[in-house]
Amino acid sequence: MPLPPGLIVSCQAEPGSPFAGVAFIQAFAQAAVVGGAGAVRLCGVRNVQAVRPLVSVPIIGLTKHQYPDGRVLITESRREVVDLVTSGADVIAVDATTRRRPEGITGTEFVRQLKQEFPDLLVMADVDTLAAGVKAAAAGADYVATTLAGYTPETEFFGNDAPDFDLIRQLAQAVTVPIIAEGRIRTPIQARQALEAGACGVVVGSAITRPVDITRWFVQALGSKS
Ligand SMILES: CC(=O)N[C@H](C=O)[C@@H](O)[C@H](O)[C@H](O)COP(=O)(O)O
Repeated sequence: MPLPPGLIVSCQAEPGSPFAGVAFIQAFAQAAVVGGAGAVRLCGVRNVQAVRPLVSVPIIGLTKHQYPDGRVLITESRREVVDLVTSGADVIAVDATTRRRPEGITGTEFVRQLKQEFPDLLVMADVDTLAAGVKAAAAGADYVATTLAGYTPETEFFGNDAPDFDLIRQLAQAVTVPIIAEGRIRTPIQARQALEAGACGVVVGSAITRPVDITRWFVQALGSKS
């Protein structure tokens, strides 16, 4: 099931969050659909399995691990891809940066291998830079998402809380596959601006499904200590 244009809600909870439980992820996903989201993005096989019977919209599935430097690695292995698909994910999100994964290949190469082995699999390439996005599209990615802009050694910026509109714009001009804007989109106006910059879909996560983060934003804005 391909992704429709428009809003995609990422329903994820970090370990230790009061919302880190399958029942909460199910509720967030159902709420997203009731609210009109066209797809949901879920982390972990258990969550995909639990949400699949409850929603008819496409599910983007992923897993999360850490690189040795502590940064996030989205969907590490072929085995995980197969498990996510078997659990009911329609699209698989993978780290498609040019970093070498623990097993030695780059994210670009991982995309290429997946598309060679599973030509019908819909792959969302989570990238950090224009170069990575162009390579991912050439490797066969079905969607290119700006998910990792700001979260890799090349792009890490401290204190910048804005979406990377420049990257959205550049990718939309450089590749023909749909661009998904993702990362730090906090308001409906920013979501609209992402579409105007050339995105076909917009993933919103924390602003909808991470109450702890949302609370912190308000606390910080008020100048109080959290
Ligand atoms: C960098 C990384 O690990 N991103 C993850 C990818 O699945 C999620 O933690 C984000 O919530 C998601 O990308 C949506 O972004 P935001 O929560 O900013 O709307």
